[in-house]
Amino acid sequence: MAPELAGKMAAKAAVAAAKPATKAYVTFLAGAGDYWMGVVGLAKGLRKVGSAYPLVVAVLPDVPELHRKILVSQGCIVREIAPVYPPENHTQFAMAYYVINYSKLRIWEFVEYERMVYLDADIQVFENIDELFDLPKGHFYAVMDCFCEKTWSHTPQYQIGHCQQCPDKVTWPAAEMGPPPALYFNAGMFVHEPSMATAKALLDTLRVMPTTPFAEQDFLNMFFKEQYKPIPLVYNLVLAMLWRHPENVQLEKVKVVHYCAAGSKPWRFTGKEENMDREDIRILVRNWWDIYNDDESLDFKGLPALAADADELEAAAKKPLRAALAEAGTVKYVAAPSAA
Ligand SMILES: O=c1ccn([C@@H]2O[C@H](COP(=O)(O)OP(=O)(O)O[C@H]3O[C@H](CO)[C@H](O)[C@H](O)[C@H]3O)[C@@H](O)[C@H]2O)c(=O)[nH]1
Ligand SMILES: O[C@H]1[C@H](O)[C@@H](O)[C@H](O)[C@@H](O)[C@H]1O
Ligand SMILES: [Mn+2]
Repeated sequence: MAPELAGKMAAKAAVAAAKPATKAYVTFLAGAGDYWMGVVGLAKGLRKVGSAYPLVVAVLPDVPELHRKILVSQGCIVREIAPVYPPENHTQFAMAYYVINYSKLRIWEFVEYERMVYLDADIQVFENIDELFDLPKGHFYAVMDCFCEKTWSHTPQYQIGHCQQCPDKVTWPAAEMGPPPALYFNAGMFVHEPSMATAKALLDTLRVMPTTPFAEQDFLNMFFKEQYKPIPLVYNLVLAMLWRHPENVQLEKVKVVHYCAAGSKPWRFTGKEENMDREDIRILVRNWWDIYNDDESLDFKGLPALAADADELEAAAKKPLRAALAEAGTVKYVAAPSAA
């Protein structure tokens, strides 16, 4: 090859390599509570499975500076978002804190990414799922939820014992209740395409919609009803599936675990709550901790060049996180959660 051409090609490759990733994982963090531990666990989990894409953390203004620094020291891209407030009405949310989850809608504004995979902070990734970024565009991908836990007691599905995970067990009584409800996804994990037009449509629609018990999860289900395509439950194992629909679960194939059942958050796990005294749950919680504690191989090595205080960051990255926080004196370690 002529040296001139080779030079040009090398220059082109360098430009391509310098281009920021257009795909990324994204999670959401609110408050000064303990969910940052979930984000650290998730960042380490994604790194352990060799994910090719970064983890963006959409943080609300109330996330303390120290927590943000810890996330940066773990290789996360921290992006502050403005809170989204739902219109006021008198809905009882299934969990009072679900109201903050409307702010998750801001991740449609991250338009420098053409494709994102959203993961709740109480999710862990045990196998590489980068293939999700290659799904055909134009759809909204997520895993179907289960209606069998008490959090669903306000719904007709729960009341008659109908669940989309086993629709033939108690069939939907269409004669009395009309057409069956549309397929419904759990919004702890989904694949979306950021777009300012969609972000605006989401916020405009939210303004005229009444709030409902599962907050933004209900809202997203309504908004993306036509585009929704279910993906296999290995991409978001809602823990209740283990005792509600064991026949649908092949645990050894599961890639993503969602510690959403009451009492299952690994960083607060006591094993005392209902359904938590199970061997499979104990193993999954231990597996989460193994990743979280694997400081040697998993802590992010390269500190960002833009770090405001490199010494502090380096110390936070090296020290066991609890010790770093306790020393900083800004966070009190109490079991009492900000939520859930
Ligand atoms: O104090 C908090 C509470 C929540 N979160 C963030 O909000 C997410 C959602 O909260 P949970 O994971 O506790 O909620 P669940 O998984 O039980 O709830 C489910 O229903 C919710 C309805 O609002 C959301 O759709 C959520 O993604 C879905 O998995 C967390 O993972 C975390 O990313 C925080 O950062 N701080
Ligand atoms: O998002 C909720 C939440 O995670 C609950 O724990 C579970 O009962 C639901 O099925 C789910 O929709
Ligand atoms: Mn969750």
